Amino acid sequence: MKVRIGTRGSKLALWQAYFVQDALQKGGLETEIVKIETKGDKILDVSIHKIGSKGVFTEEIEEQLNDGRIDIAVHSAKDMQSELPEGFELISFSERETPNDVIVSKDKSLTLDSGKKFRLGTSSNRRVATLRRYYPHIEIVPIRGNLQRRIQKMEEGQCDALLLAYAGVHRMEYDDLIVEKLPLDRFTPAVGQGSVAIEASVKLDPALRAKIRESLNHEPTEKLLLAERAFLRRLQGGCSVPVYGLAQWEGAQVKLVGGIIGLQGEKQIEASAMTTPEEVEEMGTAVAEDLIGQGGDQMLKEIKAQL
Ligand SMILES: NCc1[nH]cc(CCC(=O)O)c1CC(=O)O
Repeated sequence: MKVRIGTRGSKLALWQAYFVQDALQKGGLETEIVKIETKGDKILDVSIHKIGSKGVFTEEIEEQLNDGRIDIAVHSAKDMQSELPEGFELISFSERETPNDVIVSKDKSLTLDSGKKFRLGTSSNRRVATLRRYYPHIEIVPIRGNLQRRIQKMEEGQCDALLLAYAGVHRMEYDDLIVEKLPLDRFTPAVGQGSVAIEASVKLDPALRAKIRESLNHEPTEKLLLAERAFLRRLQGGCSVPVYGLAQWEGAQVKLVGGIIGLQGEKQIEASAMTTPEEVEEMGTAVAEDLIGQGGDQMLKEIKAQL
C-alpha cells in the first residue's frame, strides 16, 4: 500500500512534501505525492484576511483526507489554525529549522541594525506591527505571493528588501540573499514557524499513523509546538493577528514566550513561563491567560476590528 501525501503545489509546499516523502521512504513506506489546488492558491490579489473564510488553504485538502483520497497532508506548521476542524489532527512535526525572520535583499547594506531608511516588503501583520514599534523609519510595502514571486517583485523595484522566515528562504535556496538574521527577542516568530506538520484524519489506520510518527516526528520539536499551539488556541489567535509565540528548550524544561503587538506598534504585551515537557499545553494556556489578564482580549478585539 502506498501512502498518498497531499500537498499544495507551490515550490515551498512541494519541497516540504518531498522532504516528508524522503523521511517516510527511509522508514520503509511506499509513497505518492498528490498535488491539490486550494481556494487560497487561486485568489492571489485579495489579502487572506479579506477572503473571509478560515482554512482557505486547507479546505480542499481536508476534504481529500476525509474521504481517503489522500492519507496525510503536509503543511508549514505556522500556517495551521490552532484549532483544526472536527475529525482532523496533526500527527507529526519535523525538527524545527532556525525559527528566525530574516531580511533578504540584493543590497547587503540594508540591515535594520544600520538605521538606514529603505522600503521593506512584507504582508504579515505581526511583522508590520513589530517594524512600526521598533523601526518606525522603515517604509513598509505590502507584498503578497509565493517566495519566488515576492523576490521577483523586489527585483522589479517594488521594494528594496523583504522580511521573511529563514526557513522558507533556506528551503528555496535563497541563502545568498540574506543580509540580516533578526533577533528572536524583537522579531519573535509566529507560532509554529520553521516546522513542517503532518495532518491526518482521526480515521487514519492506527498502525500507519504510528509508522508515520516513527519515521517523521521529532519529539523535542513536538513538545515546543504543543506549547505554542495551546497558547494560540487559548487566545483564539488566527493567522492574521500580530501574535507571536516561541517555545525553546532550556535544559530539560521548555520555556515559552508569547505576546501581542498593536497593529501600529503602539502597544505590546508579553508573558512567559517555563515547565516540564509533560505540562507544555497547560503552560501554553497559562501564558495566554496571563496576556488576557493584561488586557490581551480587548487588544485582539480592537485589532480584529481594524483588519
Ligand atoms: N506565511 C507564509 C509562510 N508559511 C511558512 C513559511 C516559511 C516556512 C516556515 O515557517 O516553516 C512562510 C513564508 C514566510 O513567512 O516568510
